[in-house]
Amino acid sequence: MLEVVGSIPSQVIPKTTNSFLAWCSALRGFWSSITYKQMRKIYFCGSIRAGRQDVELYGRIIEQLQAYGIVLTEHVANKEIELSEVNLDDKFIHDRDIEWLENCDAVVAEVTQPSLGVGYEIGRAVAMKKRLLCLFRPASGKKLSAMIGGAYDSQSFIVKHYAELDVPQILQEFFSY
Ligand SMILES: O=c1[nH]c(=O)n([C@H]2C[C@H](O)[C@@H](COP(=O)(O)O)O2)cc1CO
Repeated sequence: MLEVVGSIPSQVIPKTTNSFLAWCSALRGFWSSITYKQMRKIYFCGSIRAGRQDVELYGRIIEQLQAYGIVLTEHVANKEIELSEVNLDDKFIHDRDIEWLENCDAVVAEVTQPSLGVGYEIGRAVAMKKRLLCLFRPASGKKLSAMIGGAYDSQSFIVKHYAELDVPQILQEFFSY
């Protein structure tokens, strides 16, 4: 038989309930931020057939991007890409990449080494109304195409002239939406 010993002080119930609810809500917020981060799909673009001199840099950028979501195009940083994509025909590569592009939440392109494929991906991404970040290193001595530099709109098409040290800050700003 249960015996009620005294009554629970009234101020304890709401306080405990409130802190429990606050805790639940914080947990829900934390969980949704984690699941959103895990679910965010990022399409990274970098030169392949147009020249692989920046492949190690692509790898370091992709590593940082993985803190913000799933990178669909990790293979762009694969130094053995010729081996991994060699059995795929161009039609397969094109259709697979366009499908990834359609499904992604954001596009990050390293545009220092000019590449037809990267330019094409950027154009398609704009038509799909994707958020884009284009990264260009002026220290390369190259000149960025006006079709990329001139597409900057401060909202969905961001162009950053950067040095590698700036990447963490640039990514943090780009993904803080
Ligand atoms: O084998 C490939 N796999 C592949 O995913 N791509 C895509 C991803 C890159 O961001 C972009 C590189 O284009 P390009 O090869 O023209 O430099 O095209 C391009 C190629 C080869 O053109």
